[in-house]
Amino acid sequence: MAIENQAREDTLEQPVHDPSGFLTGILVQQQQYATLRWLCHFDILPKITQSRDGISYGEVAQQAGVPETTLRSIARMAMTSGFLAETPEGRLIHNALSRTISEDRHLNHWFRYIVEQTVPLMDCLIPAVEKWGNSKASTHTAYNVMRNTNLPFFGFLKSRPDLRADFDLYMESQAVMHSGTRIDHLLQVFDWAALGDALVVDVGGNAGATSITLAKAFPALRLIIQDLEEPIESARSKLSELAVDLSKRIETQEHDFFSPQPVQGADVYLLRMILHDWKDAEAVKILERLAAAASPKSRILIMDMVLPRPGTGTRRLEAALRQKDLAMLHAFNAKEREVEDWQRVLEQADGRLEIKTIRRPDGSQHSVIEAGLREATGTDGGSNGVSEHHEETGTLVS
Ligand SMILES: C[S@@+](CC[C@H](N)C(=O)[O-])C[C@H]1O[C@@H](n2cnc3c(N)ncnc32)[C@H](O)[C@@H]1O
Repeated sequence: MAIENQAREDTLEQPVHDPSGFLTGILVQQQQYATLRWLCHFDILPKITQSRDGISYGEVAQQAGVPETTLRSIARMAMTSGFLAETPEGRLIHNALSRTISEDRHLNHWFRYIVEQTVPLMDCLIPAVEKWGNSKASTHTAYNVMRNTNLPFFGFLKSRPDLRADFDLYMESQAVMHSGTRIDHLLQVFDWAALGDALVVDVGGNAGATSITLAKAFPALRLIIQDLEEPIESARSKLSELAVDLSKRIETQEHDFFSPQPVQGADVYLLRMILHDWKDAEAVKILERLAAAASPKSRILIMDMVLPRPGTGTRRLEAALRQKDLAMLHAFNAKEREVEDWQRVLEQADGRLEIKTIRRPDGSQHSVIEAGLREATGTDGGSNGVSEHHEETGTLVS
């Protein structure tokens, strides 16, 4: 088993150069994905019992109302990707991977979101380009094709509370369970404790997962979660379930980040996974609002991806980041940015804004870009007491 896993690992890391191997590999990946989608659609995973003896294909097929032979072929295909297993007697059983994805609510939601939303969206890029060509409008996207709407992504979610709730749960799953995008990475790369009794504005903070994590880890911090109406309602309901000594340090505020920032001179304005949803002109506007509210002491922390130049990182990381870059294109006509792109949007937002550091914690897909007004660059370089990790501006920590 260990050897098999190693072989799969190698295939991901090393491109196959012979055409037959390459094309077969693509086909196999598609088939593996289609089987996962089928298993999800017919809700097969919860029907596989936890017994060490497994469950017969016939029993599962009957419960799900699907043909037994199809179920067997599908499950055995999924097994080639390391998902599900069979007992020596030929009964269907979970392996550790399929059981975790079936039982963990965050992973299960993420799995469903991929199958029902992210991947179907990929297929809509062709009709979107056929229809709108080079348009960069946020309403000329694959998402507009898929949902048959003229509204932009977040506008459409406002009209569909079911999809809004799905999206918020997806964001929570990314914050809590996705090893590459977990909030914990944010705790490592900035010296929050050194801020002491400080005010952090979590701009576009969704239902508050990040603010709650920060408040738990740093008891002196005060936080304000800002977002649109629906996520702020979810944040309020989440906060109402917390102990008072925690919830009293976290405020909520309905705020559109394209309008003037109401909180002046906060110690930190945090933009976690925000700017990649917006094309440059809009990202500049969001940053302009923050620069106008910032004091020389304020830090603007941008936690987002920094795209590497092709071939400069590991294939696995680059593939994950480029997948996200395309996902931003599909949903928003937006993109992930390279270092120079980040420098440009900050500069355009306010000539005084500069990048102090860019750090990417080990295992994180996100980098944390620490920016501030140029006047703030005092004698210590303005790195907020984390000079041991300080990297030259524009340098990616690997
Ligand atoms: C990709 S999510 C990131 C959420 C959160 N920062 C996190 O790290 O999980 C983007 C967030 O931006 C919010 N948003 C979108 N448009 C907004 C606007 N005009 N003003 C404020 N928030 C907005 C969305 O509601 C959503 O919660």
